[in-house]
Amino acid sequence: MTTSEAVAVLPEELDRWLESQPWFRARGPVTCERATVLHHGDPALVHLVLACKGRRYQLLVGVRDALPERLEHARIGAAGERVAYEAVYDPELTAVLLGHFEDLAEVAGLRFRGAVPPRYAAAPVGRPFPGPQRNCSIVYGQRHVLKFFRELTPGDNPELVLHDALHSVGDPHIAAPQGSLESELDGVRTTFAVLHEFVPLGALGWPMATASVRDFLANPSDDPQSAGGDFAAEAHRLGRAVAKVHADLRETLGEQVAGPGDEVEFVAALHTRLDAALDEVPSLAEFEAGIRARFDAVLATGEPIRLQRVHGDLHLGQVLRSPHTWVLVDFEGEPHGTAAERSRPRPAEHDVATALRSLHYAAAQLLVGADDVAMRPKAARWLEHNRDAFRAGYADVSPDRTLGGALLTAVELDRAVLEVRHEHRFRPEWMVIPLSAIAETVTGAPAWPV
Ligand SMILES: Nc1ncnc2c1ncn2[C@@H]1O[C@H](COP(=O)(O)OP(=O)(O)O)[C@@H](O)[C@H]1O
Ligand SMILES: O=P(O)(O)O[C@H]1O[C@H](CO)[C@@H](O[C@H]2O[C@H](CO)[C@@H](O)[C@H](O)[C@H]2O)[C@H](O)[C@H]1O
Repeated sequence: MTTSEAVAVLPEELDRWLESQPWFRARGPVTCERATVLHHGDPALVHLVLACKGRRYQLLVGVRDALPERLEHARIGAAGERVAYEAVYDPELTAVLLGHFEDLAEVAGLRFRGAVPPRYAAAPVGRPFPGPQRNCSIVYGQRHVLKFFRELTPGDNPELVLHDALHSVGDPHIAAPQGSLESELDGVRTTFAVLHEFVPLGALGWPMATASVRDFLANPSDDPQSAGGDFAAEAHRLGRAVAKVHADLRETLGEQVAGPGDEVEFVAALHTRLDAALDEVPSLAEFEAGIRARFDAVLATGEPIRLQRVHGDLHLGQVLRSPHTWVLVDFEGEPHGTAAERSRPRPAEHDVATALRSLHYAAAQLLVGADDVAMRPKAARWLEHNRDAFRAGYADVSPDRTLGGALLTAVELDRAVLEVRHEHRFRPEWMVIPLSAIAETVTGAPAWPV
């Protein structure tokens, strides 16, 4: 198959198929910027770079003479006489991708880099990760996770940069990087995919924390420590893990103290994000003055802000508890930000704030729609207990870093404002969770649901 034949495999139905995909956020005519045949034959594998309204996406397309029943759900459309479908569902083609990493292949400027450890048994079968995700990850047995970024932005992806930096000093709280797929986009070296070691037997922080809340609410005791599923020891370990990752990021990628002008800019950015949220969510307006006052309080302290690379979107759905330790995944940074924003140094408080906000979500989510008011003070106690544990864990590793004060309050509010926008768009029934946290911070009074 030649490249021009590969472009011709673009099925007429592609536009309609793309519009039905939750990750495809552009609307308009789609053009194919690049088509690369990664494997010839039946099935064939074609890598596409698609452009739509200034955004770029990549897509792995399988092409077969006839689509077997087991791949019918992945059908994109007819490609001439053949059928095009999403290749990640086809183990024959995911094996081709892993093979390219093993061979360190380079195909028409697509470079498969890294060091995949030698196989000691039969090749692991690659299947798409089943859970909800923004990108597209292929899991190879219990050995590798290959994550293709759906949307492409020119440059090295923070996921690659931060993993490499942390791995270089042996940080134990990441999945070891094993490779990456890179190529040029707009003349700039760009990360298309990352390959990591699979973390076996990992449990996500979110179901662990929410199970603990459920356990405590069902328990007659008012003491979160006496409930069977107390999460505080894990929250403490998680705090330690985050502090270690931060310390390693400072060691490898540095830290800078923001100058007075930078601080003004930092606070101005918080206000700008609030402006955007107010335009979208009118119910935020009653808290506007209180939020802005908390933002401005950062400048009033006169204390310098220390900036470093951080995870950027650290919540309980981004941390895996392996049998050994907590592992942080998905270092792409804040999902709503531009490429430049996602790579920008931030205060370490940013990750602390998002993790603390996530504990609030865990405590509050069972109260949404529940009439039992007796649960509210209990959920609040669980939250306080676990927030304290997280912060104590962080302070154990980084005793010189005081967590708290005006900066932490401001970034927690900033995250809650972002969450309000996110819930307004995707889960309106949960908007009350970040709104209650904002209300409590600006009024000082306990707010519903916690
Ligand atoms: N190295 C890994 N080992 C095991 N599971 C992983 C690994 N990396 C990610 N996962 C799982 O895959 C899910 C999605 O990964 P993530 O990097 O957050 O993808 P996305 O950017 O698409 O959201 C995670 O929530 C986690 O459950
Ligand atoms: O995981 P993503 O990078 O896609 O992040 C987005 O979606 C998250 C999940 O909806 C969202 O996180 C919010 O909900 C979580 C519970 O589902 C909670 O633990 C987080 O604290 C809360 O922010 C995240 O905000 C959004 O950017």
